[in-house]
Amino acid sequence: MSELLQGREILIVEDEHMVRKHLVKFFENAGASCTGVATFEEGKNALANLDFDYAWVDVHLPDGLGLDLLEVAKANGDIPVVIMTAAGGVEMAVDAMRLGAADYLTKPFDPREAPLVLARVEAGRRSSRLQSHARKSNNVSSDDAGLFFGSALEGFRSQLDKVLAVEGRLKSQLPPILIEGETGTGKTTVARWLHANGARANKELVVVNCAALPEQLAEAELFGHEKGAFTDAKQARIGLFEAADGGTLFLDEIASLSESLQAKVLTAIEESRIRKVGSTKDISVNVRLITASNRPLEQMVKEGSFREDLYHRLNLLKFEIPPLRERGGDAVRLAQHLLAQLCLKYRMKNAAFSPRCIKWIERYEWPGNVRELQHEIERAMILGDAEALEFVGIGERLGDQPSQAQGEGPVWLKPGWSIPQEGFSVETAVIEFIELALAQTGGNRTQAAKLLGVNRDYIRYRLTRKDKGAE
Ligand SMILES: Nc1ncnc2c1ncn2[C@@H]1O[C@H](COP(=O)(O)OP(=O)(O)OP(=O)(O)O)[C@@H](O)[C@H]1O
Repeated sequence: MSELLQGREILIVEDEHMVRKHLVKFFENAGASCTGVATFEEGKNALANLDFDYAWVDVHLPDGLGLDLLEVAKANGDIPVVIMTAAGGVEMAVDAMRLGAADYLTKPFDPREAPLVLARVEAGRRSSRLQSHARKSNNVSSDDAGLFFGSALEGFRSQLDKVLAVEGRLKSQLPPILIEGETGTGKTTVARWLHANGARANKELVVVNCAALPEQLAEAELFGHEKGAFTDAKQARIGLFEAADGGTLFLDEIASLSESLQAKVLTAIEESRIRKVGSTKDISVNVRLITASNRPLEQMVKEGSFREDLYHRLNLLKFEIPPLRERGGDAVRLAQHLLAQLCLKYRMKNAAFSPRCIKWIERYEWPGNVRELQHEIERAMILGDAEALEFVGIGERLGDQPSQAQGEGPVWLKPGWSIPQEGFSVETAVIEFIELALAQTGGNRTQAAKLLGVNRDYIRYRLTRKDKGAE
């Protein structure tokens, strides 16, 4: 807890001499630097001209209301303010929180309560930072119970189990983990699984796609910044390392970070310390780091595009997820697993792959790996015939396209066609119409029926008659 106070700059605005003195002494003994002032004006000047991590402000000051300093603190780097109210001043405390105070304490209080209050303030700041990160990156949390290992990932699973067993004993300062694999092989899913099954499961997991961080803002996003550190830094902000303190930080596409940021990440791993942009102080953080790359980092080190020292640090616990095309029969089993999950999502009961679709799953190379497979299933479930799911596009790529998707429509639809002398079967035309509509709707019978102005049962009936050779 005292780590929270170590090296922090704290302003105390309190007119009662003894209270101020006690607080200053307590904070300084805990390693913080304190500025104690007695009036509203002094408090206002200090907030406007000096940098503080926190301010402790008494409500009633001889020359003004301490609550009015909340606005000043907000305008000068959004410094968290803890309001000190007199006994019974609950209404005042409620007002203070409404006006943006980070927390409050009722006097008299034991200064040993102060670190607890600061821990609450920090937790609040972290959680609002995480909320804004999640909003910005549109983080969708995946179902951790949904990870399918299968026989191809059996060895991988037992390695992960060993890591988790060691973690259980270590508790803090967990070694970083590197996960490599082509895009869509499940690196993020594995990172989530590791977090959910590890010692920090009840703490935050912060997922960051480094490739999506704008280069000029990446450092501030990861490590935070002080007020005025750059043109748009109107307020100080904590970074994602700090937001993940006590929990897990997953840096996806780590190779997208610039060399200087790679160096900063290395320092964060080795020394468990970070420094905000524009700050002169280090902050200690305790983060379980998981990194991922879809290009082999060893290769990138050889090419000179990834720092060797960071690679060696990450290489200690490296896991490689094989592409889907190398997982043999697991591709079909994984497809069944994903289908079962999607059925729950879409509340569907009888969805199943058609026999030839199963063959396509086995034959296709899946360059987009599990993500591509998942998308194909989802698309077929929404657009196709759920009871006989088919991946129309993939079938075409494999040269095994459904007959109705091949042609450009029945011959009698071509310009210049006229009814031949030997006659023309309306029954055949109906079937060809149905096939055309099915081709247009990717095999979706409901949509095809809508296009043709008939009901789904009519289509089913006609196709069954055709299969029985009735036409
Ligand atoms: N083994 C698996 N079991 C169940 N679902 C999986 C598995 N692997 C991947 N998925 C699913 O596939 C999709 C892609 O996985 P994920 O995002 O983890 O891949 P990634 O390797 O991190 O991709 P990228 O390199 O693009 O970041 C996710 O929706 C995930 O739920």
